[in-house]
Amino acid sequence: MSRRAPRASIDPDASKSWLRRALPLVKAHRALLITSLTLSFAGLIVQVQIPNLVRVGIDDAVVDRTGELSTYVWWIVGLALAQGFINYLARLYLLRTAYEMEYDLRNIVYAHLVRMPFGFYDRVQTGELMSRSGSDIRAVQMYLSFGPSILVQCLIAVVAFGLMLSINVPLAIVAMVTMPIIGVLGVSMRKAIFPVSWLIQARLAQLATVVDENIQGVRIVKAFAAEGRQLRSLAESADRIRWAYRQDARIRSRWNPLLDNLPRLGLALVLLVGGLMVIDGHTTVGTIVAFNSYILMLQPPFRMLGMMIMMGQRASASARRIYEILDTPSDVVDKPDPIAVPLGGDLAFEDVVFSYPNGTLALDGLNLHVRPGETIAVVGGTGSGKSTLGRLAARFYDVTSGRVTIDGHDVRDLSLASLREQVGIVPDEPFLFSLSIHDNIAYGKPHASREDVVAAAVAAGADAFIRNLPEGYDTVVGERGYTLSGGQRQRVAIARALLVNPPILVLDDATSAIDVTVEQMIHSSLRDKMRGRTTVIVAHRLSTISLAERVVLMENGRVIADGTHESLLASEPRYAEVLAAQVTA
Ligand SMILES: Nc1ncnc2c1ncn2[C@@H]1O[C@H](COP(=O)(O)OP(=O)(O)OP(=O)(O)O)[C@@H](O)[C@H]1O
Repeated sequence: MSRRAPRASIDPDASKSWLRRALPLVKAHRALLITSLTLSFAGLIVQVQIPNLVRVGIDDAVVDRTGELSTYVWWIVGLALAQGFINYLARLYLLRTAYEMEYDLRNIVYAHLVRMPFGFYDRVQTGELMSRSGSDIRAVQMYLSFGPSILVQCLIAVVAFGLMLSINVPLAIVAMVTMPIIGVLGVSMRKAIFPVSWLIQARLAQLATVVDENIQGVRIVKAFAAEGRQLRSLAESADRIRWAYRQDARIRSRWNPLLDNLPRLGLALVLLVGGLMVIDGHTTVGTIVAFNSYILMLQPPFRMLGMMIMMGQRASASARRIYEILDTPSDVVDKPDPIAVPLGGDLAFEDVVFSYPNGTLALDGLNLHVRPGETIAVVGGTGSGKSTLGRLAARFYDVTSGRVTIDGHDVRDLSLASLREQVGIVPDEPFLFSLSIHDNIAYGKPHASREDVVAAAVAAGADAFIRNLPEGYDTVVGERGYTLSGGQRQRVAIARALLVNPPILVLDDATSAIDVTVEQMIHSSLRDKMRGRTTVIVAHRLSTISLAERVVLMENGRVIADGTHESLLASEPRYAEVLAAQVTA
């Protein structure tokens, strides 16, 4: 099935109620929803006819012997079949509506998430995001699609009541007397349960976080032999859930017997009043049987009223959390008429001051000019701002003041897509997807041919090890590429950046896990493959630094010295200090 774009969006007006903001979503699927509601109403209309037919059947064919019993039986069988078929269709359409809405909502949230800048991801926790895009979306979808269906079922109570009134007014009132009580009790039970079920959800989410961390960090847990400690924290989380579940069970076992037995009270009342009326000749036996069926048929909708209120409360809380994401604007966006031109690779930082969203000052008056085709090494103590420099070149963040330019264009004037295509960044801990090596390398250029992928791998020094893998380029790497070594992952990441062939390449300690000879091979093939590429290498190793034509020394978010390795070594004592402190051979 082909992928479709979401049909609706959430109303951006934050002053509206959550339900009104979600209305476009419901409207976009109204045809499906109305079809399902109409079908379910039709099914219920057929359903309410059955007890009436039973009544007439008993009175005519069994008591008075004036009618043919089999005729009524066949009619009832026919109606039951028809109702079954209509209900099947109604359910089908209702579920389709639900999933279509969920699809749209998921896409809306996801589309917003991918547009969010890096600063947003620095702030939020991934576990929280996962929960929002999972259970919250589902809670909203459930209410929007199943809510109207429950309302229709309640509406049928009115129809059934009308039908009962047309048969026997006093008995209809007796039969309905317990229904409002069921409704009120159902609502009260849900109100009592709601805080507990909310607690259960929250504690399940906490448990999921503990489990997730244990699995993600399993290598560290094992390395520190901390399994026992982790198991204890898991048991504590599980214990808190057990407590909440026990409260839930206590409330349910208190309310459910009451709710289950009330209809029986209704049956007894109908038998008493109806029985007396039959004896007095005011009604028929068939009427008692029919009214019994009505009582049993009508109690689920009344019980569901409580469920609907609870679903509404949950959906409202979930919607608020989803809107919180959707209402967070992305500050790193394209200008109205962004420039998208091929870039030459002249990269300049002019008086750049930059603080991360949490307030950490990372660059403090950075001035640096990298000429097209030049290869520079950026060296400096930890936290001196080396990685930040690359992030600003690709506009992962916007500068606080000053400007970053490429070929004289402020990066904020360039289109983000074209900028990111032309500034390739390879981080030191690359992320690989659980796809084949081919697809990982071709991530930035999905339609690249195998030859191009292989050429990029060769340039990144990755071809030989890839060919030795069981299925070569088609080998699927495990989650995050953990089936590969650190150096192999780095080489795949370099190949991924090279395939896009960006005029500016930032290698952020990207060869730290690759051995020196392979690293030299990679750099010489990089030099051969594309002359004129501007390359910024954040380096900690002398071998890496020596590959650059020029070395830039950073301290406290500024360039404090600039020159060749030899000249800096001779003239800048702080360079020698940094090298001595952190640089390895
Ligand atoms: N995402 C972030 N959010 C907040 N502060 C950050 C973030 N990333 C880096 N910083 C801070 O910004 C400063 C510069 O960090 P940066 O990563 O650029 O340093 P670096 O020179 O690359 O360090 P290292 O050599 O240790 O990787 C540091 O003080 C760091 O703590």
